Parts: sequence; structure tokens; C-alpha cells
Amino acid sequence: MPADVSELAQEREFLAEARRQLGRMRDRVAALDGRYAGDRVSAEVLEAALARRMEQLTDDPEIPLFFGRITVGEDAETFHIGRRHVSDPDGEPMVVDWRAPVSTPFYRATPKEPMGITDRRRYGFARGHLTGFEDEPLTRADRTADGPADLDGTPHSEILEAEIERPRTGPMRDIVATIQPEQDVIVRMPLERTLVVQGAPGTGKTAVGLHRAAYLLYAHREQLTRRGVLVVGPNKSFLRYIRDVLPALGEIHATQATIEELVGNHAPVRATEPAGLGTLKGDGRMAAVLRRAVWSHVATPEDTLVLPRGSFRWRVPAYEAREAIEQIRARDVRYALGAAQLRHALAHRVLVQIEETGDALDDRAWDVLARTKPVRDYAAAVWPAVEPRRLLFRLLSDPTFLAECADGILSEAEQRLLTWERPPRAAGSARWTTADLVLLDELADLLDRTESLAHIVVDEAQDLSAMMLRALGRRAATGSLTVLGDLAQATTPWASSDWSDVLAHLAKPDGHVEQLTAGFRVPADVIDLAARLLPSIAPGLEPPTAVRRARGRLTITTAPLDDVLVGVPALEGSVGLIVPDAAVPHVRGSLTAVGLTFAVVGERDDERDAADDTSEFDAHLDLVPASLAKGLEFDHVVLHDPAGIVAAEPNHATGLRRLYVCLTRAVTSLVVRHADDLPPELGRVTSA
Ligand SMILES: Nc1ncnc2c1ncn2[C@@H]1O[C@H](COP(=O)(O)OP(=O)(O)OP(=O)(O)O)[C@@H](O)[C@H]1O
Repeated sequence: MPADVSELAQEREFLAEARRQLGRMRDRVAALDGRYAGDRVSAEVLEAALARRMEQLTDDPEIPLFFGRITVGEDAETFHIGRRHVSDPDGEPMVVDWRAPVSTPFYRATPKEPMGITDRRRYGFARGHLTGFEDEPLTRADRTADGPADLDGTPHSEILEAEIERPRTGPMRDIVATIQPEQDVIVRMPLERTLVVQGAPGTGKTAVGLHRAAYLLYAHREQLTRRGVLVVGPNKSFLRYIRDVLPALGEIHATQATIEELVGNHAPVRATEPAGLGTLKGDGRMAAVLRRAVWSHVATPEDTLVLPRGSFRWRVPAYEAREAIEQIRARDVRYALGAAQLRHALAHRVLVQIEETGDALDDRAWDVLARTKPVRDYAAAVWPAVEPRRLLFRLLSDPTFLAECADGILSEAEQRLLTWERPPRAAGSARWTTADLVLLDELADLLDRTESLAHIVVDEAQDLSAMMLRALGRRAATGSLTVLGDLAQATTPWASSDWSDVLAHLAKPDGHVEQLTAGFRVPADVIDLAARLLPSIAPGLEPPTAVRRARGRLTITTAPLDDVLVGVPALEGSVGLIVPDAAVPHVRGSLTAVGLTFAVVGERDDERDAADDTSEFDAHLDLVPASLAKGLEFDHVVLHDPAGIVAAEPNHATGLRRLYVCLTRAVTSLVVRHADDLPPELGRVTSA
């Protein structure tokens, strides 16, 4: 690292001073916190836990306060760029936030487009200690430095490479120091834009989505903290894997949830269903069936409403009530609001008659009339209250009612499939599945509009059904989404094969698709093996181009698992042993027998809560059921029984996609350990 010694000393002094100033700023905030604590004391446990975590990080001398510097314009003004803003006592910036507009050229400037900067400096750190720096002139004649250059002429950066090659340990970490230009463009896209980010495994989709959430929270702080930001992930262990990233970036105002958690307020999940039935329940046509089911409750009034008041009996004839209903329905309001409006419309007709007799009444009297028993009873008879669980119970247990609602939408065979073979006695004793809860969520929204958040980041979105996507879309109805996924990694029976369908179900048809192509995780040799599956699982998609310098170690072996495991303790970095779900108990026994310490991914999901600080990703060795491998990564992966992983899925194509996911989790080495033949789609391989 060609760092001038005296300049390095100056930079170290600058870092020490920035730390002192941050301490001063923190002390001031702590004083303010005390004052505000009363308001937020009982804010969610999660927020409190994350706030604590953030504080730890703020105090952590191992986290560099800045990682880069740019020199701008003819005056050669310099800006240090870091995770958060630090200013001196006069309010002058010492470190600027990586999300501030002034930081953009640090990420995007190239010699061809220097964006007004003359130099870019990257710092090397070891455990928070500044060890050196690397300068990259962008506009001067001396920029033809020795050494290899990247395609756009940018000199090769050792610091960048070291960061990308750094071994993975523990949960996911931020990439704020090394966000690449194509990633930065996505991170800083305007808030209003709904985006789909399609990218092969390891291209940084999750990282980019989380950094985009942090960027949006910074750029639209007031709006986003007021209206909320949500990160949706495929399962709880994945959420635990990524949960430190936003707090490390100083952001604690984002909620994380799985789809199950999001719709879980309607009822607990107590059952699962066969793939075909789950697929049908997730089909977008179900929305039309449910809409019909809800609105089928509105009856045509046949009787006159009679409202006794004093010695008078006021009347609203049936045809007027019918008229009122037609007007309300033409407004396309939610069902429950419509019922309230009907009460008011009926009361208004009475009010007008009363006023015609010379009585002057105000709005309060209107409200009182709307709440009288005769008006309420009349309205409830023609526009009855609907309860989602009871309605879904009726749809799934009463074939005649289902036929009325599904006629012309679902075939008879589909209706039969949907109907419970052995209906529960009542809605209260029904054993709902996740797909049912998503239907209940749709019903709840037909009754009362779901509140919209400002922004949702949804990961592994290719796996969501149309009805699940609708559940997310309505939570971003007046906001926007960042949708992350890879069609080649789709492993649910209801998965999407086209992003424009996904956008349509989210009710964001104008959203647009971005692609990430540079692979930061998987080394070239491992990609080459996994990519052999692409023609069978996603013919249109390209494999990523590995940016890793290391080609990786790939071993395919028929050796007994115990022999493979012998080498595990000596491996540096994290190790994931991925096995078919059904093999977990057996392999757990083998691991215990050979005396290895390990954690099982996904275990204790039900016991843990958001404040639980322990994570399976702190263990050196994780036993990973194949169904939970998605989104995770390990320095070393041992993939046990690929044929078993493929066979565990409902069909061969899904099995191959699951295998593709499992093959692409390794950062440094992959051992594929098999006894049965490998799937022929992997082509010819030689086993050791
Ligand atoms: N610009 C970057 N600099 C350094 N590391 C990066 C960069 N982008 C991504 N990475 C690293 O690459 C790895 C893969 O990133 P990530 O998990 O976000 O990819 P993904 O596309 O979501 O993968 P998958 O499809 O398997 O879920 C992570 O370790 C991440 O930190």
C-alpha cells in the first residue's frame, strides 16, 4: 500500500479526532434521549433491542468511522466518507454520511466520468486500526498507474479486493465501503420507483436491498419513519441472518417479517396442505372469488325503514334504500365503510324529512339518527357485518356457496379441490394454513383498507404466490417496493416465472426490472458447476460473472460423510453442512458422534423472539436443512446427498432449482458428497 508515512499519521490523527467528536455528539443525544424516553419507553421490544445493538456498534472501536475520501474540484476540498455523519463543534462536517449526495462520486466516478472528483482514496483497516490507504487519481495525467486495470480503466484496487475476499463469519455484514457502481445506481433510485432486482446467486441482491432501505430512510427520514419501512424475508432464520445490517448502518426504524408473520394476526397457522391446493389458494383468481363472496352479502331491500321519533314515524321506502346502496357501490368503497355509509345515507333521508317540517338539525343529530336501533338493524339486514374467518369457513365448507362465488372463475374440479373433505365444525376450530391466512388477509382488506407503508423491501420474491404478492402490494399501495429475487431459484409450487406478472400482482405494473450480473460470493469453478443446471431450470437466464479472484475449491466425492467431516474443524471461516431436510436427524447424530459442535439452522424458531441475541450464525459449523439454505452463505459448504435434495421436492424441476440454490452458497470451497448418482443435468463429473 503506497501510503506516505506522514500522511498516514495525519489520517490517523484525523480518525482519532473524528472519534472524539462522535463521542461528544453521542453524549448530547444521550441527554436528549432521556427527555424523550417517556414517549417511546414501551415501543416494541424489537426496537429497543436494535437500539441497544446500534449503540454497541456506535461504541465499537473496531468499526471504522470512515472508509473513503474524495477530493473535489479545483480547490481540492476533501470529504471523508463513513457510515454516519460526524461534525466538529462548529457544525462543520468531518465525516459525511455515505448516503449524502456528496458521497455519490465515491461509488460511481470512473476515469471516463470523474463526476467532478480528482482523487478517490480507500482506507485499509485491521480491527478498527487504520493500516494504510490507496489513492486513485481520476483526472490527472499520472493516473496511468502501474498494475492491472479493470475494464473501464479503473486501476485495480487491492483494498477493494481484500474486502470482497475477506472470510465470512457470523451473520451478514454491510458492504457500505465497497458498493459497486451498478449496485449504487439501484441503492439510490428515487423512492417513488418500484424496482425488481433480478440477479444470479451472490450478486448482492439482499445487500443492495438493505442498503437501499438505509438510503431511503436517510433521504426521506421524516416520511419513512412516520409511515414505516418493512423488510420481508423467506423465513425466520434468514431474517436473523440479515438483522444486523440495518442497525450497523445506523437504521433501527425498519421492521422485518416473514409473510407468515405479516398475515399472522388473522389466526395461527395450524396445518399445511398439498402443493396443488396451496397453488390454487395462491392463484390470483382467488381475489375475484373472495370479492364476490364478500359483496354477495349485500341484499336488495324490500321493506320500508320505519323510524319512530317522538310522536312521529319517519319512513324511508325500499326503493330509496336501494338507490342509496347503488350510489355507495358505485363509489367502490371498502365493504365495512359502505355499511357505515348506508347507515348515514338512510339517516340523511330521515333528516331531510325532519327538516322539511321546520326543525333545524345539525351533523350531530345526523350521527345520532345513524346510530338509532331501527337504522342499525335495517342496515345490518341488507348490508350485514362480515367476519373473514367465518366467510372463508363457509366458502371452503359449503360447495353451493363456493359455486355461486366461483362460477366462471374456477373450474368445477378446482372448486372440488378447494372444498374441505372433512370440514371443521366451526370457523373457530378450523386448522388454517399459511395460504388460508393470506386469503383471510385479502378478505380483511376487502372489508377495511389495509394501511400502506412507505416502502417494502421483499427478498426471494420469486417464491411468492399471486395472493401473497397482493398482500404485500396493498401494504405499499401508496408507497413503493424493492423486489429482490432470482427466477432460477424459484422453489415453491406457486412461484413466478415472469417479473411482469409479479409487478402486476403487486399492483405496480409500471415498476421496472434491473439486473445484477457480477457475482461476489461464488467462485468461478463452483459457478461453472451450478450453471450447468440453468438450461433445465431457467433457460433465459445467464450465470453470474465471478468477480472473486479465488477460483474456489470444488471437490466431488463419494467418500463417507464422516471422512469428509474430519477436515471441518481446521477450516477458517464459517462452514455450512447442507443436507436434505429429512436427513437432519441422522446427520445430527453423526456430528454428535464425531464430537463436532454445531448449530441447526431454523431450530428453536418458535422459541426465539426478536430480542433474542443468540444466532445460529455465530457457530463455526451450521447444519442446514436444504429448504432453509436460500439466501445464506458460508465460507465452506459441504453438500450432502444432492440426489436426495432433488428428490425431496414435489417435481424434478423444483428439485433441480433447490439444488442450484444449495450449490451456490459457498464462498471459498464446496464439497459435494454423494452416494447415489448425481442428477444427469449436472453433466459429466469425476468424483474423487
Ligand atoms: N459490492 C460488494 N462488495 C463486497 N461484497 C459484496 C458486494 N456485493 C455483494 N457482496 C457480498 O456478496 C455476498 C452475496 O450477497 P447477497 O447475499 O446480497 O447476494 P444475493 O444476490 O442476495 O444472493 P442469493 O441470490 O444467493 O440470495 C455477500 O457476502 C455480500 O456481502
